[in-house]
Amino acid sequence: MSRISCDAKITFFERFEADILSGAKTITLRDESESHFRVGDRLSVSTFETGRYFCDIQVVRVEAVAFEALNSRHAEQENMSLEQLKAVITEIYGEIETLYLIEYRLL
Ligand SMILES: CC(=O)Nc1ccn([C@@H]2O[C@H](CO)[C@@H](O)[C@H]2O)c(=O)n1
Repeated sequence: MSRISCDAKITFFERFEADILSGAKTITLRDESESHFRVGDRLSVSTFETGRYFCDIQVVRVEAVAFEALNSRHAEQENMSLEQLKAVITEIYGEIETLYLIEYRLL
């Protein structure tokens, strides 16, 4: 647990926990319902499946990105290939035009 309290919470699918904790995954791409995070926000992170807390992160960048504009740099920051990343997003959100990139650092 961080010594400084968090502003809010965010969840991730359990299968990404190891990549987040190792620093291999440094961004997440969300839909409009999760576009409200602001640079500097400290977020308590737990699993979507069971709500188990696993770390705190701090938001370092938030920006809109079109699905069509996703590139290999985004994929690298997700620790995936671009094909995998697009498939994951489509699996989670269906057809989506605008995503919100949230870059974070581990606290
Ligand atoms: C659990 C929950 O509420 N929602 C989401 C939504 C997205 N993601 C991850 O963000 C990236 C692009 O969408 C990929 O790595 C996704 O798996 C996630 O882990 N959890």
